[in-house]
Amino acid sequence: MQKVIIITGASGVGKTTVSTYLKQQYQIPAVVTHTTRPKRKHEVDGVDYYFETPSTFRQNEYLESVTYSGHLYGSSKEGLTKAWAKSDVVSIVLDTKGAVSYVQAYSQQAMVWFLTVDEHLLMQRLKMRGDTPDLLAQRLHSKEFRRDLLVPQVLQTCAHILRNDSWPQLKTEVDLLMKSVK
Ligand SMILES: Nc1nc2c(ncn2[C@@H]2O[C@H](COP(=O)(O)OP(=O)(O)O)[C@@H](O)[C@H]2O)c(=O)[nH]1
Ligand SMILES: Nc1ncnc2c1ncn2[C@@H]1O[C@H](COP(=O)(O)OP(=O)(O)O)[C@@H](O)[C@H]1O
Repeated sequence: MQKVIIITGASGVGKTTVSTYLKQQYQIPAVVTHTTRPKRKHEVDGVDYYFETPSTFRQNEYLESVTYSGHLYGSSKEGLTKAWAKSDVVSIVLDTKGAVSYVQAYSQQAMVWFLTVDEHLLMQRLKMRGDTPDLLAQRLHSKEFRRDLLVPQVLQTCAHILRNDSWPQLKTEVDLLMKSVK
């Protein structure tokens, strides 16, 4: 059966790190989603995201889309189909609102991994990642960031909670979960 691992949680908890690890270690492709937020230095259009303007963003059809910290994000059915064409197991990185929509749409095929990290470490990592101070402040003050620090009620029974206080700890948990996936 085709499956999708939904990686969710607040900004900076390590969602992209896990998605990259799944690709490198388990050949699990990530669904590429769309956003209007500015590209970070190391990011590549079409790989990390499809970077859009507000007007090009509106031209696509989305399974679900959200506003997060003032920018638009959306995942298309086409993106998921493209990833499933490469592998029966794929991953997608979503905010918790998108994770809820995805679970509702793909209940039998979806697995939810909710990442969490000590808040002090989280602040350090966000500062180190190199977002501009303005962008970082906007992110930290957004209601979406605060919301995504906690597992949404409807995901509490199905989400696997993964702590990312250290990489060895998280890697162990991911490797264990992968035994039940493949
Ligand atoms: N619902 C939804 N959330 C998305 C989508 N693409 C990315 N996100 C989420 O949007 C939030 C902001 O992403 P980003 O700007 O890359 O910041 P980061 O989480 O700090 O790396 C994160 O929670 C992402 O998981 C999408 O297509 N739909
Ligand atoms: N276990 C860890 N130890 C140290 N740094 C980490 C760890 N996990 C992630 N990071 C770093 O923290 C930052 C945020 O991680 P990232 O995967 O981009 O989070 P997200 O995608 O959830 O916003 C990145 O610079 C990443 O390299």
